[in-house]
Amino acid sequence: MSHEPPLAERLRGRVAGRIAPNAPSRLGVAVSGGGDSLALLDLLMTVTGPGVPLEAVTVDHGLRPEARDEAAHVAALCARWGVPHETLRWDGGGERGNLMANARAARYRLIADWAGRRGIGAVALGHTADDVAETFLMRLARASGIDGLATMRARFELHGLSWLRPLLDIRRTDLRAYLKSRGIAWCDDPTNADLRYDRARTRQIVEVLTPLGIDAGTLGRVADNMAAARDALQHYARIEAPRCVRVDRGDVLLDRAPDPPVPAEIDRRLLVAALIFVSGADYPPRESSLTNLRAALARQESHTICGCHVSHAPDGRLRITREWNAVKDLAGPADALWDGRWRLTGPHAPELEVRALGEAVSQCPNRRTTGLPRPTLLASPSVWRGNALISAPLAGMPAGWTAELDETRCEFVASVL
Ligand SMILES: Nc1ncnc2c1ncn2[C@@H]1O[C@H](COP(=O)(O)OP(=O)(O)OP(=O)(O)O)[C@@H](O)[C@H]1O
Repeated sequence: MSHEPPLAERLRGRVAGRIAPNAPSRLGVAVSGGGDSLALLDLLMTVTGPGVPLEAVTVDHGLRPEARDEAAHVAALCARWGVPHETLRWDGGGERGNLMANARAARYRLIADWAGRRGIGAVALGHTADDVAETFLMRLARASGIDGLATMRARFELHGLSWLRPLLDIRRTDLRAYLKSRGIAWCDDPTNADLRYDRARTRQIVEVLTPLGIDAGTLGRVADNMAAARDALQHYARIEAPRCVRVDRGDVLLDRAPDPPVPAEIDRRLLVAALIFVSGADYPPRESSLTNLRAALARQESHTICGCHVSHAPDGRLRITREWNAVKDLAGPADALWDGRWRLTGPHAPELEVRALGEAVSQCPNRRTTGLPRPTLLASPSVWRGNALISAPLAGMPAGWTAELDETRCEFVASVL
C-alpha cells in the first residue's frame, strides 16, 4: 500500500468535509483546465464514491486560441480517469457590454443547462483562498459594502442549481504542489499574468502586502468576519420583514417608515430583497442604480430598476411591481410557469398562451374594483387565444382562471432573505 503524502490527506479531508453535507445524487465539477479546478477534479474523484457519480464540464468561450487545447486537455484526462466530460461552446463573444462579465454569466448559464440535462444537482467550482483574498482587495477598490467584502459563499443557488466551492480555505500553492505530486499537468491561463487585468495586478499586490503581515490568510479572515456581519444583518432583516413588507398579488408593499423605525441598512436590504422577489433577478442591483432610485423617490417620482416599477402607494408605502417592459414579450403555454413565478389554473387548452396583459387592460371592465394600480395590471399575467383576451385574473376578469404565485416564490422571506 502506498503511503499518502500528508498534503494529499489534508486536502482530501477538507474537500470531503465540504462536500459531504451537500452531496447530491450526482455531482458536477466545472474544470477550466487551470491548476485550481484540475486539482478540484482529482480531489473530488478520491472523495466521492460510487454512490455519488462525478461528471466534469469545460466551457470554451472561444475568446483565446489556447482555449480549445485546454478543453481537449481536460477531456483527455477525464477519458483516462473514466469521468464523463463535456465541452460546451459559447459563441457570444460579439455581444455588447462587458466581455468578461458576459462570458462569466454565459458560463454559469451553460453549465446549469448542462447539469439540468444530466440530472446533476450540484456543481463544484475551484475558487481558492487566494481568490477570496484577491476578490476582497478588488472590492476594496470599489468601496464595496459588507456583502461585497464578505467571503464568497461555500454554497449558493443559481439557475435552479446548487453551486459548491469546496476549496475556499485552500491555498493555490498547495493545490499546485498536490498536482505536481500526482504528476498532473495543468494549463496556465496567460491572462492571469497579464497586468492589463485587475485580477493579475491584484495578485501582485497581495505579495507586496505580505511584509505588513497582510497575506491571503489575513484577508480571508477579514472576509470571514464580513460574512458573519452580513449573515447577522440578513437575520435582522428577516426579523423585521413581517412588519415592513406585505406581498399584494405579486407586488411588494414596503413600509419605509415603520414605528419604531428600522436602521437604514435594514431598509436597504428589504428594498433589494423586494426587487429580487418581484423581478426574479439573479443579482442585486448596483449601488449606483439604487442611488438613482432613491433620488427619483425623493422627487416623488416613480422609477424603473432591475425589471421593476417602483412608486409611492397612496398610504406612503413603496409599491414594487413588475415592469411592463420587462415582460411584454414573454409568452408561454397556459400550463407553464410564467415570468418565473406565476401559475395560472383554469380550463386549459393547447392553443392558449399566457402573456402580460398590457394595453388590453382596457378590455377588463372590473379592473378598478381590484384596487391595483395600472402598472401592476399592465404587467399582470393573462390568458390569450391568438389575439383574443380570454382571462385576466388580476384585472377582475377571471373567466374561470386563477393566478397564483408559484410556491417557491410566494413566501417573501423564504425566497429572498
Ligand atoms: N472555462 C471554464 N470552464 C469550466 N469551468 C470554469 C471555466 N472558467 C472557470 N471555471 C470554474 O470557475 C472557477 C473560478 O474560475 P475563475 O476565478 O476564473 O472565474 P471568474 O471568471 O473569476 O468567475 P467568478 O465570478 O465565478 O469568480 C474555476 O475554478 C472553475 O471551477
